[in-house]
Amino acid sequence: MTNVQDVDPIYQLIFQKNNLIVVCEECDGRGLAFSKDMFIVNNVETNLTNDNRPLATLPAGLSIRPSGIPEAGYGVFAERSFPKGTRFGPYGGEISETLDNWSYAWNVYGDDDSFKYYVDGYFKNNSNWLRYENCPRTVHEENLYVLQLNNEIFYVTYECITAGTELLVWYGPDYWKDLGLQRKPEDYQERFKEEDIRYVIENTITENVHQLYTYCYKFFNQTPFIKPPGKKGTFDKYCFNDGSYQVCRYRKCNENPCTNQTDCKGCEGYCLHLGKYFKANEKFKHVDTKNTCVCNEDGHFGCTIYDQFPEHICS
Ligand SMILES: C[S@@+](CC[C@H](N)C(=O)[O-])C[C@H]1O[C@@H](n2cnc3c(N)ncnc32)[C@H](O)[C@@H]1O
Repeated sequence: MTNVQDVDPIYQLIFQKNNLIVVCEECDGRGLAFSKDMFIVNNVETNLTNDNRPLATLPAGLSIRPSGIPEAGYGVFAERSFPKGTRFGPYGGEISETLDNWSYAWNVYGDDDSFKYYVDGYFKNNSNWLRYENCPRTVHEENLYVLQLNNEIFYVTYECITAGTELLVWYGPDYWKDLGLQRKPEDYQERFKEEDIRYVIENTITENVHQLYTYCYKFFNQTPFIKPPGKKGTFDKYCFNDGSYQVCRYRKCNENPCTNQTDCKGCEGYCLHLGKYFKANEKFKHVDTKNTCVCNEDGHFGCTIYDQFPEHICS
C-alpha cells in the first residue's frame, strides 16, 4: 500500500486537505494515483502516426469542431455532461528541450520546480486531441485547470461541464503577452468566490460519481475523416444514423453489417462502439477494458458500471 504522498506532491496538495488517502490499488494502470472520486477520461489508444491521430484519440462524449471563439480555429466541445473533477489526458506530443513554435507546447517541470522539457503537440502525427483545446478569453469562460502528474500534463474540469460547452484551458500569462489576454487574482475571486484557485481544485475532486458512457463520436466537417468518393485508402469515414454523426474507423468498417457502409440506417439491432459493431445481446468489453457491456435490441448498450443517462451529473 502506497500513500499518495509518496506518489506525487501535487496529489499531496490536493488530497491532504480532504484527508483522503489514495492507495496503490486505486492507481489507473499507468502508475498514476487517483481517488475513486475522480472521474478519469483516458485518451483512446491508437497506432496511427499520420494527421488523423489527434481525432483517433478523442474519447467518446467529446467533439472537435469550429471554436466558439472567432478566429481561433477548431476547438473541443463536450457532447454530454462531465462532472467537476473530470481528468482528461495526458497531453500528447514530442518531448523536446527546444521549440520552433510554442503554440501547442506545455512546459513540464522537474521535482525542484525547474523547467525540464516541453511536450509539443504542434505536429498532428505524434500529438493527440488535447492539442485542440483553446484558451478562454475571460476567466468566466475558463473551465479546465492544468495538472502535471509524473511528468505528464492533464486537464481537470473545475466545474460541471454541460453538453455543448467548449472546453477551455488557460494557457498561462506568457502565451498571450502580445495579445493582452491576462488574469489577475481578483478575476478568480470574482469567478469562484474563493481566494485561491487551488482551493477550487481541491474541492472539485470530492464528488463520488459513476463513470459514464456515450455510444458514438460526433465529428463535424473534419476533412481528414471524409474518404474521397470512390477512392481506396485508410481514411476513417462517417456513418449516419437517424441524422446524427457517427464515425467508424475505416479499418474496422469491414465489420460494418450495413450493405452500404456509409449508411447506418440498416444497422438497427446493432450497437456501434468505437467503430466496431456488435449484435443484439452480444457481450463485449468497453474501451476501458474493465467493463463488460451488452448490446440491447434498440442499438444502445449498457455496461457494468456505466450509466447511460448522464443528465443527473449537473443537477
Ligand atoms: C493549442 S492550439 C488550439 C487549437 C487550435 N484552435 C487549432 O485549431 O488547431 C492554440 C492556438 O489556437 C488559437 N487560439 C486558442 N485560443 C484562442 C483565443 N482565445 N483567441 C484566439 N485564438 C485562440 C491560437 O491560434 C493559438 O495559437
